[in-house]
Amino acid sequence: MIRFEHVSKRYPGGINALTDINFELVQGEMAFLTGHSGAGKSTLLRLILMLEQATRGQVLVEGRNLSRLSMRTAPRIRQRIGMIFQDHKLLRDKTVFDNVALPLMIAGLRYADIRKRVRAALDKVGLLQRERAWPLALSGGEQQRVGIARAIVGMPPVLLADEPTGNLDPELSASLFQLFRELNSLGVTVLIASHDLALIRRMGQRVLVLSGGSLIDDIPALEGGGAA
Ligand SMILES: Nc1ncnc2c1ncn2[C@@H]1O[C@H](COP(=O)(O)OP(=O)(O)OP(=O)(O)O)[C@@H](O)[C@H]1O
Repeated sequence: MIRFEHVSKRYPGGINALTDINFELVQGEMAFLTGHSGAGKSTLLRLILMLEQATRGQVLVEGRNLSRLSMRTAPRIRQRIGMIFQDHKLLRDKTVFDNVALPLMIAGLRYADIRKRVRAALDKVGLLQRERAWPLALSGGEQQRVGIARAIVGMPPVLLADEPTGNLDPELSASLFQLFRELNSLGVTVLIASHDLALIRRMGQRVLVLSGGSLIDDIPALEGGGAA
């Protein structure tokens, strides 16, 4: 589903953000990506989204070799990937419903379909009652869940998250991770960058560990999953 083969990324200016990364995430797998600040987590996710291109090696998503695709193909690749950011990037002048509906509106779906899908996504994150609310009227955890609803509304087979629990308290973080696990159990391939080591350990999932741009460990999931 996602495969890195000898991938290196050097930014202009000479910074080697990633060096010879190799791993594969099969369809329906869930994993965490961890490492200290600057280890290369965001860069790795950005390569999958075609927001950056590998300097060396190959990134494959659903069997497609991204280095062989032109950047014009990027929007089509991104339609297959839900992305959750730490700061959730909600539009303040749009309601919760409209924020979640945005990717479907861009994709040109009919309003009746949009309505059905947006309500299903909001239901999944427990926010159906808040569809008419404005983002600023929501708590940080609720805003983050709106961001997740927006990422899953197009039913992408892959979900990526970059420090999704950055500003949340431990309880909310745990419930968010639980939600990722639920989505994963529905068949979605999930990769979450996080440095919340305590929580990651409790989840009992596979953990990829980056240090200074190298993949220094690949810890397999515990049998039967963790507690969380
Ligand atoms: N656009 C860029 N141009 C130049 N260097 C960059 C760029 N983006 C990231 N870097 C550098 O690449 C390295 C890896 O950064 P990256 O953001 O991928 O790490 P990270 O593990 O996500 O860090 P954090 O946890 O702080 O977000 C760092 O040294 C960073 O300064």
